[in-house]
Amino acid sequence: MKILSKEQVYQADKATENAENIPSYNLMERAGGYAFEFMHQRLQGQPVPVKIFCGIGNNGGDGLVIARYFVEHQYPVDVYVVNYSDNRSKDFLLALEELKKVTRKWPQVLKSEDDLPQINREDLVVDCIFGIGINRPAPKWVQQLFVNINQSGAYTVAIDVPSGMGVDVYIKDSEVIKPTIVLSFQTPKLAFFLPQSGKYINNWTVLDIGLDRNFMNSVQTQAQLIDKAEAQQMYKPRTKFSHKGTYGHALLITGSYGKTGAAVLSCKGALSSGAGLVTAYTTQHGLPILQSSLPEAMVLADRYNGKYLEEIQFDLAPTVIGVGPGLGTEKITQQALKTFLKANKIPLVVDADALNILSENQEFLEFLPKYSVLTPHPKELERLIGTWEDDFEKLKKAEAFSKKYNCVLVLKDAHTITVFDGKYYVNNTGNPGLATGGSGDVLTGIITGLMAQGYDALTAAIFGVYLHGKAADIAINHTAYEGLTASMITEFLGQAYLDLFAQPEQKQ
Ligand SMILES: NC(=O)C1=CN([C@@H]2O[C@H](COP(=O)(O)OP(=O)(O)OC[C@H]3O[C@@H](n4cnc5c(N)ncnc54)[C@H](OP(=O)(O)O)[C@@H]3O)[C@@H](O)[C@H]2O)[C@H](O)CC1
Ligand SMILES: [K+]
Repeated sequence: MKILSKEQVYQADKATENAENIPSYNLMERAGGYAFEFMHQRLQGQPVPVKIFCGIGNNGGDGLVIARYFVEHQYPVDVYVVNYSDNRSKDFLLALEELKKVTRKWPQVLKSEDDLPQINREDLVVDCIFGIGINRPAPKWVQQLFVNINQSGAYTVAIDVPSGMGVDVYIKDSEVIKPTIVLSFQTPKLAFFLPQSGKYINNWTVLDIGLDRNFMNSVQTQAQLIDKAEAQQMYKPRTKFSHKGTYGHALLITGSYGKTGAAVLSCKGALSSGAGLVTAYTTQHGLPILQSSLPEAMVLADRYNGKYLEEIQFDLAPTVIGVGPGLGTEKITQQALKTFLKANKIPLVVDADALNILSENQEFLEFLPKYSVLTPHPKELERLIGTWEDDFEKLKKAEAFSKKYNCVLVLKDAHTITVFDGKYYVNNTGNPGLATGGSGDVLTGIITGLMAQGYDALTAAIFGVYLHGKAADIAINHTAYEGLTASMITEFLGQAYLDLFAQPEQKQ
């Protein structure tokens, strides 16, 4: 699903107004109408006390349209205008006129902290204070209202965006409404998926308000959300007359004394993703461990008997190499990695300690083959690209890095974002159970295994991240987040593939 930027949403509005030859107010009517319908379907006329907080822009205007519908359907409703500015938008004023036609109970205008009403747990709060137009911290008294709403425990529906949240910029040191659900018009917003702002999002859904199809189909967005529909398109079905050679050979350079588990997990990831052959390249210590824990894998070891890899040299031609999990960052391994990288021409997936070594020796980055996949978690990313002011700057820096080194950058997080060629692919599977040791090693194995099967680097990264998260989501039907282990991700990976084409259960 496309994730439109703020500017693109405004462009979509204009395109719709032109294509349908309608005034902008009609779109506000539509948006407000759909939002009301969503709530009305669930409330079914129950006399829940509704409190609608409206700003003075178009988000506030949506709130006034919603208010009118609530009044017309005889819900007990209080409407407040949060007067953070006297610059009321044209469509806000039209919506106010329409509201006044159906009720004598005009909205109460709030101008300071003293005006803020009591909010009760039993209320339904509708947040229409700020939408995508917010560009600086709200005035302090308005932020106090956000706090009051959050502390009330009331079921809170944010219209389009939780108030206080910037959609394309991070608004620093500002309170944000933490709604029960966000009804986001036409497109989810990038901020929902970034850790600094995503922490305010419990649940969101997109309401299709019928923006112009031609515009929506042709608009090129920088970000897109990767869900089942997108993942299905990536899947390459197996053919009948295929054999293990058809699905490639994944080599995983991994492990050191005490961290052979990382080698096992990454190989398991590659095996369960469907790679034809999987070989581990590890230390002499690791060899018997790998052999006994993974009969499906082949194992090579370096010539030395050290705790860490001292040499990376092998006499085979794998399709793809995954390197990094459990390697350690010893000087001797750094040297071995440098020699290997200088000579290597085979596509790479680089993770964990291999990333740390690259961060310490940035000149090694020049040796990476084109379209290498790098899979840093936030700390590894920081070592690689330096610190950032906020999540949007992080994305910009990651984008510049990926362009400079022509690599696919997989930014692991609650919503992992794959960055390549100026585009952001935002993953929408996974759960907090994945925050456990070894889950990254499995991901490295999966992406390597997919590349072995002929998926290009970008697709392998996006699809691998999707499957990894989906396997964890399926596993969660059998255990709590706490009970999820990295091995379980590999065990449920087959089901993640099955789920791609599973039909939703028919209701009787
Ligand atoms: N296609 C759609 O999705 C549609 C969405 N609609 C709704 O419209 C809003 C966007 O409305 P907009 O009027 O552009 O913006 P807001 O309502 O979010 O904000 C209003 C103005 O507030 C000013 N502003 C911003 N930050 C602050 C602040 N901290 N303090 C005070 N004032 C602030 C800003 O104006 P300035 O000139 O002062 O910068 C904003 O313009 C969208 O979210 C949807 O809810 C349409 O109804 C239909 C189509
Ligand atoms: K809002």
